[in-house]
Amino acid sequence: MKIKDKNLEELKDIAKEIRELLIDVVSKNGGHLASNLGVVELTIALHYIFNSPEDIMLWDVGHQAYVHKILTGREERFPTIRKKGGLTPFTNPNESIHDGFISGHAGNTLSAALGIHEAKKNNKVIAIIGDAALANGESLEAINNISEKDKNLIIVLNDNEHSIGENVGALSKYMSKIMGKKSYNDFKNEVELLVRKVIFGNSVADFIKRLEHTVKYFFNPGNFFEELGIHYIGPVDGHNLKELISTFEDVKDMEGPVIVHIKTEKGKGYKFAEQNREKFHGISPFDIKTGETCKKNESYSQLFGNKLVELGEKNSEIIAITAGMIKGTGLDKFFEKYPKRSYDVGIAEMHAVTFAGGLAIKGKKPVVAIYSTFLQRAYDQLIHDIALQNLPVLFILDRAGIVGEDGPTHNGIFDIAYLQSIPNIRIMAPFSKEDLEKSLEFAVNDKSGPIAIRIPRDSSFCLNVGFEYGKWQEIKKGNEYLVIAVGSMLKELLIIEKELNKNNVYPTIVGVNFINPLDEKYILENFVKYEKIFILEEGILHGGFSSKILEFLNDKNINKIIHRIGIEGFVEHGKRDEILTDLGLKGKKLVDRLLKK
Ligand SMILES: Cc1ncc(C[n+]2csc(CCOP(=O)(O)OP(=O)(O)O)c2C)c(N)n1
Ligand SMILES: CC(=O)[C@@H](O)[C@H](O)COP(=O)(O)O
Ligand SMILES: [Mg+2]
Repeated sequence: MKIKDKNLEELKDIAKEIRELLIDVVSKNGGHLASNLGVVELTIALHYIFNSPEDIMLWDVGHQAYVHKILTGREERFPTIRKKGGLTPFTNPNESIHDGFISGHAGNTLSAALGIHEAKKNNKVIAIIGDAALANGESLEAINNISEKDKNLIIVLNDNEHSIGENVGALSKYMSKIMGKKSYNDFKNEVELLVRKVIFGNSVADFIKRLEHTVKYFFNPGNFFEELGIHYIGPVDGHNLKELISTFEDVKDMEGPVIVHIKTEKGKGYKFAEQNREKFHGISPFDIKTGETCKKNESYSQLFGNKLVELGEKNSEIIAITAGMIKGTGLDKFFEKYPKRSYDVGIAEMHAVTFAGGLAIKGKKPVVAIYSTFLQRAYDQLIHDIALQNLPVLFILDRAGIVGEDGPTHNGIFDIAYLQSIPNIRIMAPFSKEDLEKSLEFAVNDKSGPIAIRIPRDSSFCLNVGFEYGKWQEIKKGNEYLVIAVGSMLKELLIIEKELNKNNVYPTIVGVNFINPLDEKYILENFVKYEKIFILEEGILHGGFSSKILEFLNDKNINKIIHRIGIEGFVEHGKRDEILTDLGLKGKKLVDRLLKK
């Protein structure tokens, strides 16, 4: 879509058209709707004033960059967004020269913007960041650095007073306070009026006095940033194209780092998204007329949340912690029922982990529910603050494995590899609804050290077999083949079992919940009996579960070939089932892999 030669009325029409396109495509593909509806005018104004790609734009998280994609030559492909082989869900320089940097995880943009600016001093760098992502630790580290230098960097703060749900924290409260103050454009108008009065006869002294007062009032709102050496401009109405354009026109040639505070409404222009911003932050396909999505079976996240509510009743030491993902992790019911034992720390995974350490060292039982991919942010805290002191914190690693449409930034495929090398952390991967419930019962009452429980982005499946600490479960006794399935992979294996039988293969099937500690007894007693051994895991193979078994066999001098089926390299976006199938972890491809060897 071309916008440079348009007048204001035409730009307003384009905004309307883009909103319709966003609603239409997201209703079919699912995606991040509310944030995008909120930045339609903002993105148009940015592209109207600045010249991408010479002026380099970076979008924090990138979930709100759909409009940017539409305005930078990707309009035709926009209906493919989040689909396998289609446009990616966030920004990616491999997709377009208009995407300044990879995004997906909150808080990397300001650091990347500063780096890009240092490398390309003649280009303008514009970093667009949300109010919740601004409070992320990495963002604040970057601000600290940016403000020290005289950088010609433009930070656009898109303040909709929401994270996925309500925003939390002191910075958010501060921003809300200044948002109520007189707007940047009111200030401009006031100055204009004063100048006119001087011209038409008021005394210069009076003019200067009043100007000083106005300027003070104007700068006060953003005092925090001003004190840090970053010019503050705002607040600006993020849905008023005229105001936005005139503001960016002013900002374009300003010297030094500047933060432009834009006030937007998440979900703007679609009734259901305005009424329920959280639901429409990231939504599965929905009916445009009613705003309803189709009902799905209970997810593992919901199951975890429900079980924790029950366990919280019996054990008052349980404390729930999330880093900005109350609903996604299934903790909403616990938060509702036990508000005093619930903490949403914002997008602050590092803090969440060490905060839990503090609680645990004084006898509480913190349950920290974070998506597997986001826990990567807190690796040092896991080692230094938790494992080294062997603190009994329970980590719920949600979205462990393939997440689907959110793609490579969000797949939780590294956790087994990154956790199992850390001493003291036990890792579990429940394989069914019942197994997850029993795992939680065990883990919340365990006081001996940290435990991480992996749960997949999937609806739960029922299988009630035994549960014993450290023990793998033999689900079926067969002959010749031994197939060991970790967590989520057991369901996939049981689904295709009949196909194997049709080919005269009757494997012994083992469900692995306990990744660490290994069930050494089972390995030592059984591996030698089988001609073929397969291990299935929904995680990276290098350094993963099967690697650990190979090390164990090596150390015990057992010479066995193990066929390892898992993930290699980064995995692109698409439906979870499609991706698992492509990877040979599901369906016919899995059958083929098990029969081929
Ligand atoms: C490190 C990290 N933690 C959590 C998330 C999940 N997440 C994605 S968007 C979001 C809220 C972002 O809010 P804000 O920055 O204000 O942008 P808005 O959606 O309101 O435009 C969260 C918590 C993430 N992407 N990265
Ligand atoms: C952009 C982001 O990081 C989140 O909005 C994420 O997409 C949520 O994923 P789920 O939809 O799996 O909760
Ligand atoms: Mg926000």
